[in-house]
Amino acid sequence: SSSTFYQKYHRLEDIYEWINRTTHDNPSTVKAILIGSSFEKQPLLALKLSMNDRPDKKAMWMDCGIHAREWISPAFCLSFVQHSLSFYKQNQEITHILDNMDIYVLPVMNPDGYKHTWTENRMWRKNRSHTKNTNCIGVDLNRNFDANWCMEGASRDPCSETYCGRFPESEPESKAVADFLRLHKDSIHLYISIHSYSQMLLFPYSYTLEEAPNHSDLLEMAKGAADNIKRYHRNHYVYGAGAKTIYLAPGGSDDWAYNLGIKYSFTFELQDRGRYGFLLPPSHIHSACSEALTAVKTVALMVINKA
Ligand SMILES: NCCCCC[C@@H](C[SeH])C(=O)O
Ligand SMILES: [Zn+2]
Ligand SMILES: [Zn+2]
Repeated sequence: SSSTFYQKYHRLEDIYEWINRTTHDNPSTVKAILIGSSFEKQPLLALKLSMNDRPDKKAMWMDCGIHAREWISPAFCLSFVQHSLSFYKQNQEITHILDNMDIYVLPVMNPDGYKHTWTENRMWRKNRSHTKNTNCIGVDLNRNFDANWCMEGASRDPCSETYCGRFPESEPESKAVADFLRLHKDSIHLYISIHSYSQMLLFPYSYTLEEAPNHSDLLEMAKGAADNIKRYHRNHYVYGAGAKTIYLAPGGSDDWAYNLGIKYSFTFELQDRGRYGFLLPPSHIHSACSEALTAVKTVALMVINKA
């Protein structure tokens, strides 16, 4: 849209206002779904984009803001929704995707942590839950899913940035997402989790160096996305299975979604490669979101053509 709204980062209240405005302005195509609430009782609101009521349509899920300090992630979810709504029937690829797939977008999966980065600590990563008999706060939601939970690459120390929690899905935020994906696992064929930074397109597994059964499919899709980012944006994204490409990371949402049966599952690490890191300036939002959009469209089109 012409407004500068999508070239800025927004505080939590403004994102909730945007969710209300977007659903209100698009009553027949956008629905807000309350999938749960955070530790501090903030609503976990996912948007459902559905352009037609074609029966047995596939769906994709995209979550942003699982890690609080990765501000470019929620910024991308907002710009992705805006772009999809305004280019439906204008852009052939967006139209093809939305004609064939419903899209669930969770703009801020960790609202308590996101709010904390605006008010107290810009570099906060985890959620804000309290663990008894420790004064350290927060669980790494991307180590809290039931996928090789709390093995190598996570920590049982509540003060660690990769604290796995007391048990799998101990956190209301990861439980809410897992419940929703379990409920819709037969229709959701593509899972994407948006993070920053390091410009990587990652896929299962991250909890083991073993190759996923459809590794060649996932590699082809990630390569296609990285090639398109290079071709259209002249920027370089690394791609590959998580464990080998970034680090061992158990309890991740993408690995869990994959094992649930969502065979096309990705984690995208957006800009940059470390110059600004989590503090990516607002002037970089447009290019970071354009590159991420290219990657999402590439893999979504491939899923539609495969199944
Ligand atoms: N599911 C693990 C995917 C690879 C690691 C992703 C990064 C994003 Se900040 C992490 O959770 O440490
Ligand atoms: Zn992250
Ligand atoms: Zn990251």
